Parts: sequence; structure tokens; C-alpha cells
Amino acid sequence: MSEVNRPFTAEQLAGVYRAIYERRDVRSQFLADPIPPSVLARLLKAAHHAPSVGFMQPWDFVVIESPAIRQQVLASFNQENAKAAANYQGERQQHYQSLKLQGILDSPINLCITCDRSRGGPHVLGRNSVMEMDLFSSCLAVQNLWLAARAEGIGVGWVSILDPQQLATILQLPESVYPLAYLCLGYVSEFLDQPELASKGWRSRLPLTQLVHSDTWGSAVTNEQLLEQLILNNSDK
Ligand SMILES: Cc1cc2c(cc1C)N(C[C@H](O)[C@H](O)[C@H](O)COP(=O)(O)O)c1[nH]c(=O)[nH]c(=O)c1N2
Repeated sequence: MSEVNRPFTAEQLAGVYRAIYERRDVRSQFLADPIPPSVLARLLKAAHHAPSVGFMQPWDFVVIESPAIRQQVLASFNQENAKAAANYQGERQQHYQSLKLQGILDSPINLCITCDRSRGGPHVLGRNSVMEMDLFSSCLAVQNLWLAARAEGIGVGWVSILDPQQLATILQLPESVYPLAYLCLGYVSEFLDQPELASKGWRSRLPLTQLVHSDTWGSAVTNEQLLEQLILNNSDK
């Protein structure tokens, strides 16, 4: 049997699931400790090994250490966050305003994962009916990096309260390149055991059983054994 076809050991399997369940979006627990270049390169390689439509690999990685650039990004966040707060009223608005939703200056590295919408030419295998497939592919690069970072003990926070056009200007992106994910990366004092939005009472995890349908939308799960197992997996861990 070739190397890659070996089954995962129980320990390796547990490691994969641990990274999945213990990954967190981090914005409050960053430490200033630098991320060694060897570790950062491993994370970027993990991202680069994501699946992509037609093997398009539409991503690039802008590693941002410059305080001046981060200040500009933070200014964009502050402007967009004020607009976002206007979507809520009263207590909910106060609650929103009490949430820390970015770690732009607190984390040692900011990273923008982009999507070059023109990579591979005008027709990319698999991207003919749904043109956004390149964006979805870049999201998978983000998730690969996020999970690998968790395993390395590094927290990642996705900041999406940013104007993409402003961000593209700040980072001097070419016309065809979309700033898909603005991420803050750093070692952390701790990983919270549940999403910060859950612990702060903003929103909780939906029960898995509520999200699984049989054959068509809205039909309850008919396979009883599956239903039993889904109930067992309803908990947060
Ligand atoms: C596409 C996208 C965009 C954002 C996020 C995530 C994703 C996937 N999240 C993080 C989000 O709030 C978090 O993932 C959920 O609350 C679940 O928590 P865990 O990621 O499991 O810790 C996020 N968090 C934040 O503080 N500011 C933000 O702007 C965003 N934006």
C-alpha cells in the first residue's frame, strides 16, 4: 500500500477532529510573540493545498506586518463597524458595540487571502455555471490555514467588517484580485472552549438535528439510526 493510502491511526484521526472542534475565531487573546517564518510558511502551504475549482488555485497571500498599513485597515474597520452598529437598536446595539470584533493591531501578523478572478483564463474547468466557484475555493484555503494554525497553537480571527474596495486600494491589489479574507494571526493566551459570540450571549450553536433533511428540504430524517447518532452529536463537543 502506498504511503498516502495508509489509514489514519486513531490518534491522527482524533487530532483532525480536535483541530476542527477546538478551532476558534480569535480577536481578544492574542500574544505579541512573533510567529517564526518556518511556522508561517507551513500555514501558507496548508492553505495552498486547498481544493480549488479546475485546480485554479486563485489565491495569493499578502502578509502584512507594517503598522502603517494596519492603521489604515483599522480605520476602515472603524468606519464600517459604525455603519454595522446602526443595524441594531437599544440593548442589542449596546451588546453589539461591546463585542470585540477585530485584532488588527493586537496580532503580530495580518494576512489577506485574495482571489484572482482571472487566474487560468476566461474559462476554468468547473466554473461555467456558477462563476463564484473561485471565491468558494479561496474560502477553503482560509479554512485549511485556520485548522493548521489551530494545530500549531496559533489563533486566527477573520475580520470582514471592511469595505473590500478600500481594502483593495490599501493593499494595492490589481483590478482582478478580490480581497477575500482579512485575517489576524498570532499565538494566544488561551483558546476559548466555545465561540466568543456564544459565550457573550449573542447567538448559540444550532442543533445538528435541526439542520439535516431527508431527500428534500424540510423532511424529517427518516433513517432512525442516523437520527439517533445525530442526537448524540447535537452537543457542542
Ligand atoms: C466569513 C466570516 C467572516 C467573519 C467571521 C467568520 C467567518 C467565517 N467571524 C468569526 C465568527 O464570528 C465566528 O466564526 C463564529 O462566531 C463562530 O465562532 P468560532 O469560529 O467557532 O470560534 C468574524 N468575527 C469577528 O469578530 N469579526 C468579523 O468581522 C468576522 N467575520
